[in-house]
Amino acid sequence: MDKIEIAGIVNLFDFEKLAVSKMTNMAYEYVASGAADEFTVRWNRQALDAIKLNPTVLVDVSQIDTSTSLLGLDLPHPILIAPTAYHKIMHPEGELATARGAGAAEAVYVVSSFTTTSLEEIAKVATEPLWLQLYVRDDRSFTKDLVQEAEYQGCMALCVTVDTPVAGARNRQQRVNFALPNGVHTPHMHDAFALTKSLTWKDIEWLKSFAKIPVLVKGILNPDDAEKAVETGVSGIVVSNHSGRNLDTVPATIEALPRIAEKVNKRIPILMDGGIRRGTDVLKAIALGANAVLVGKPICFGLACGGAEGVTKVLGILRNEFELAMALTGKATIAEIDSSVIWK
Ligand SMILES: Cc1cc2nc3c(=O)[nH]c(=O)nc-3n(C[C@H](O)[C@H](O)[C@H](O)COP(=O)(O)O)c2cc1C
Ligand SMILES: O=C(O)C(=O)c1ccccc1
Repeated sequence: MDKIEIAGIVNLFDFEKLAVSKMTNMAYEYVASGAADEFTVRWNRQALDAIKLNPTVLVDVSQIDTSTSLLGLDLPHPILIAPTAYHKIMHPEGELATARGAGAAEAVYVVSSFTTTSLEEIAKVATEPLWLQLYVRDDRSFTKDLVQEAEYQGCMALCVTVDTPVAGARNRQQRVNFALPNGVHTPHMHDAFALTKSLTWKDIEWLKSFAKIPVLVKGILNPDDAEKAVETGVSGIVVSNHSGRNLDTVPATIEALPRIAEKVNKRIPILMDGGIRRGTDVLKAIALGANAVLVGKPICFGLACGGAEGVTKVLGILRNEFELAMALTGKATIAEIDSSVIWK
């Protein structure tokens, strides 16, 4: 039954439609919802849709090359799996299925601190690089231990999430009384409410002082913060509004991206997430200054619809659409994608 339904899926939006019937209402509401009135959730998509493309014709696109390098990694394509919590509420195989799906799709998987499977188990099945998304806790020694465990398990980078000193006003989660079902645990976090509210740039320096792997900060929207990130010596930033789950009415990430890219001026890599659903969205993000993008919700829905196979299919469709978008705009390599591809 699953297989037949998955086979009928042709784009990332289809996954959400199918996932509604596959997930518990509580899990669906957790994944699909944003904060407050969900303006930012909608703006992420609307802003991408509103950007028009400016194709160049009569370019040899017989060889499309989506490969890129990022923080010392050679990636066959610039699409990463964004960190999302609690995969066992979406599919019984949880993060193991996500890691297997990422492996088959040749994608970096950024594991959430709120993984419901241990890093050790995930690392055993992963065949592509894992990064760890880090939520810093009040207990800094707990955080240090987690970083060292991530390094021990072979994680290749840390994404420190900096846009969540508190979670947003998540009304839809409140309405369903969101809670983890019995038997689902977060082995590296224990308590969702022990996140620290006192995180500052000093803590980023502290993390950098002992981390043996690159440290990125995730959740930058303000160009001045991007400048501070560069000054602090982080290895990269993730332009993100947490998919509109924290502060509602912040701008779409694709709107914030060009100013941040201008400020950063290629000194460090820029990743971006928020509403990436089409190959043309990947192209637009790269054209406006991103080195790579991440996808969050579609991975959750793919996981819910078809486990590892669903995750692979989400990434495969997006990668294929990106190749089509490159060919149809006359860009054969990532390096050629610049703002000339945007209709002004
Ligand atoms: C269900 C869900 C759980 C998430 N959990 C985390 C998390 O644990 N840590 C984190 O840094 N970001 C988390 N995020 C944010 C994502 O990493 C990412 O920024 C966002 O989902 C990307 O936008 P998209 O879902 O529109 O692709 C979560 C997002 C969703 C949808
Ligand atoms: O749901 C989220 O977006 C998220 O980042 C989070 C925050 C606290 C606990 C688990 C996930």
